Amino acid sequence: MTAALELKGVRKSFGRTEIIMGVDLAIEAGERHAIIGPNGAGKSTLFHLISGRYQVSAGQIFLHGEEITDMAPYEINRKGLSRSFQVTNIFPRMSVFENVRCALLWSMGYRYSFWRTVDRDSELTDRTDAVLEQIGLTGRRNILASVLTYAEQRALEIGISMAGGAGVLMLDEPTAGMSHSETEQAVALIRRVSEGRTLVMVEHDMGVVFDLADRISVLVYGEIIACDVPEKIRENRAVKEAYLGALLDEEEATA
Ligand SMILES: Nc1ncnc2c1ncn2[C@@H]1O[C@H](COP(=O)(O)OP(=O)(O)OP(=O)(O)O)[C@@H](O)[C@H]1O
Repeated sequence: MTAALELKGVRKSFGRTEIIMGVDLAIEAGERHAIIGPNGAGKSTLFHLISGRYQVSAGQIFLHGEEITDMAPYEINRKGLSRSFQVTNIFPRMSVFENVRCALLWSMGYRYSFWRTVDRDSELTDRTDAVLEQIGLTGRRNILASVLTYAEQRALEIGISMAGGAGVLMLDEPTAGMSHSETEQAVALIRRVSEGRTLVMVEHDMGVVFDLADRISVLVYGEIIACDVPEKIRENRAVKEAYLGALLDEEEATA
C-alpha cells in the first residue's frame, strides 16, 4: 500500500550544522502518528520540511506516492496536506465563521477578489457551518476570532486546517498551553476531526501522545531512533535512555 506520507533519507543543514540527519519514515493512510523527542531534536524543522516551508538539503518527500520535495507550501496544501502552527494562525479581525469560510474558499482556489459575492453562496455557508459544528464553535459563530479563548482559537485553527478537506493533517503541539480540561476537549476534537484522515502531530504531552497515536516516532538529535506502536515505544530501551525514561520517571514520582 502507498503510504500517505513518506520521507526517504531526508536531511537538513543550517550552515554547517546538520539538524535532520537522514530521516526515513512512512505514515500509512488513516494512521494517527506522533513525533516526539527532546527540545531541539528537530521536530519543528521536520514539519517545516514536510509542509514546504524549508527546502531539504537531501532526500525526498512523497504525499500519497507523489513527490512533493521542495514544492511551495501552497502547492503542497492544494495536494491535500494541511498544517496548523504552534503560533496561532487565524485572522483576529474576522468572525469565527469568516475564518473558516476563508479557509474553504482558499482550498477551492478562490482569490480575495471573488470573496465579495460569497455571502449569497448557501452551499458554502452550509459547509462552513458543518466545520464549525465539528470543532464545537457553532455558538461562537459570529464573534470576532480575537475574542475566543486560547483553547477555542486552537480549535478554530484545527477547523481552518481541516476546512479544505485535506487528507493529511499536521498539528504542531495542539495542546500546548492548555489546562487539563482544555486538553481533554482538544484530544476529543482531534480524534473527531482526524477520523478518516491521516494525522501527524508533534506533541510534548505524553498523555495526549499515548492516548491518540497509533504509532510514535522518536526523534533525537535529528534521527528517528524508534518508530512503533505506543506499547512498544514505552518499553523501548533506547527511547527510555534517550528521552522517555526521564519523563516517565517524573510522571511516576508525581503520581
Ligand atoms: N532557521 C534555522 N536556522 C538555524 N538553526 C535552526 C533553524 N531552525 C531550527 N534551527 C535549529 O535546529 C535545531 C532543532 O530545532 P527545532 O525547532 O526543529 O527542534 P524541536 O524538536 O522542534 O524543538 P522544540 O521541542 O523545543 O520545539 C535547534 O538547535 C535549532 O536551533
